[in-house]
Amino acid sequence: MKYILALDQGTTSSRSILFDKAGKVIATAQKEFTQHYPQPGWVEHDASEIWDTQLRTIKDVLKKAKATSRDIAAIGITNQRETTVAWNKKTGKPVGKAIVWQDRRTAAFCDRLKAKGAESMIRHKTGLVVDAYFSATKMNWMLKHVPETKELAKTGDLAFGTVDSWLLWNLTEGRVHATDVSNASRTMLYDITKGEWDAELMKLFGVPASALPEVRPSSGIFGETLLLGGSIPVAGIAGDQQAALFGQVCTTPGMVKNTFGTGCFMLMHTGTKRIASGNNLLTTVAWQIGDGELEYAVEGSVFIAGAVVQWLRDGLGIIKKSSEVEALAAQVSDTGGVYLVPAFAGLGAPHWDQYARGLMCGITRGTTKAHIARAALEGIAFQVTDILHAMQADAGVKLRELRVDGGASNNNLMMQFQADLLGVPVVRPVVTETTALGAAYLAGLAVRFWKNQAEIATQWKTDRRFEPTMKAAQRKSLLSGWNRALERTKGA
Ligand SMILES: Nc1ncnc2c1ncn2[C@@H]1O[C@H](COP(=O)(O)OP(=O)(O)O)[C@@H](O)[C@H]1O
Ligand SMILES: O=P(O)(O)OC[C@H](O)CO
Repeated sequence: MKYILALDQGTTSSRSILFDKAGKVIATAQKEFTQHYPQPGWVEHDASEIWDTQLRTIKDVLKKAKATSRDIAAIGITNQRETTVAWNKKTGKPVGKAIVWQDRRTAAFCDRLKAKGAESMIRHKTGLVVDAYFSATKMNWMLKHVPETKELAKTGDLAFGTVDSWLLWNLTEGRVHATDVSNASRTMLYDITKGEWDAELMKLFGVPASALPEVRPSSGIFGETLLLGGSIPVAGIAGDQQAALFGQVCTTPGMVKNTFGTGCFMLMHTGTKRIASGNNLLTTVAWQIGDGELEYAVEGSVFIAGAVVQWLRDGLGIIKKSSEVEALAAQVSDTGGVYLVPAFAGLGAPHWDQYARGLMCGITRGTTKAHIARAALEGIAFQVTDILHAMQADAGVKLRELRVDGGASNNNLMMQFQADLLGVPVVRPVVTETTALGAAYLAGLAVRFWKNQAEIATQWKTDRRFEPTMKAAQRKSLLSGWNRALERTKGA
């Protein structure tokens, strides 16, 4: 068998990618799907559309590569995390819309939980901060506001799941309701030390045990699909940021990757040791390989990164394509004192301000769209720097290098500025499809397509390394300007 098929179900599109034994991309297929914004701060997906687009990309990618089920050794799934789907176990049909990770409708409920003093218990068990980002408050909202969920829960016919388990359910035609440890760790219902759903949390959020998927290792056989002509095992599942960590081969403690996509997600692998962040980062499960121990990561999540470039394109209309932002920003050597804080959906780590809003400041009569473009790119890099500082403080060591990936990591100007601001080299690999690659590796290891992790590690190759060149005084002055701007966005 020649290939592993990776399904990468993201926030804005479903993708399927075929990898060969050398970890090379053989073919890809992608389909965007509809974003629903029924009220300010709400973001929903239609779970049926998620499955339809995913299945279409699977068929397209096989066609492009002229491959059949006989060429596929296994399927790996990786997915937008936290987004919550409810469905009817008897009919297999979704109940209501999926509530997306970016959705803020449960912010007030989170405030009440904090006021009740539940925060430290939640943080201790789950490694998460109390925020509308995670699945549990979304499930609680569905049980309160979508009558069918409540009725199905009574008869044990309600299924809840993150997107991985929804795809798995459909691939196996309703035979398997399971998820992996990395996705479970994003629900706020999973005790990441004991490695099990937690009864106290289920009671707090009113979620019945019968609705939750079985939790399994990230690399191992979940079931088989018969939808593609022959039987293919589904042998790996991980949330997209944990999968990217694995695809970047950050598999020894202290190694860090940052994905520059719609948002930015920086993860540091901490091995089998769970580190409690003293700096407002999350502790999360990285993965579990077969019957090995749980492995952990510390994570900093930034909600708006590449999305600010989309805003320059769609909101301001100052570029036509995202990739044009680099040439526009390069027309000026600095922002002329302009700062852009893209707190469009509140601020994530390490600030966790659900009510912050975006801000642009330092504008003069001489400010041009080039300055604004540059300030937007720098705003992404400043947010990543804040996270890295928190991570270094948690780890008690200075980072040796930062591995990067994601669509916006192709921006050389931004990557150089990022290295300058961090004072740490930024390294971009040849394969920037690390999310899908990580899912492929997890699945491939389970079916012995790859022998072991050492074999995989030899496949990681540098495309480009950005060395820091900025003087310390300039870095300090830029960061103090950023901090002043940041303060002004909070709680607005
Ligand atoms: N050259 C570029 N410079 C800066 N941002 C970019 C560039 N190319 C793409 N982007 C941004 O990167 C994001 C797409 O990256 P991707 O990794 O595909 O994201 P996701 O998986 O979150 O959908 C978009 O928000 C886009 O605006
Ligand atoms: O779909 P992405 O790549 O924007 O990733 C979303 C994250 O998993 C949210 O936690």
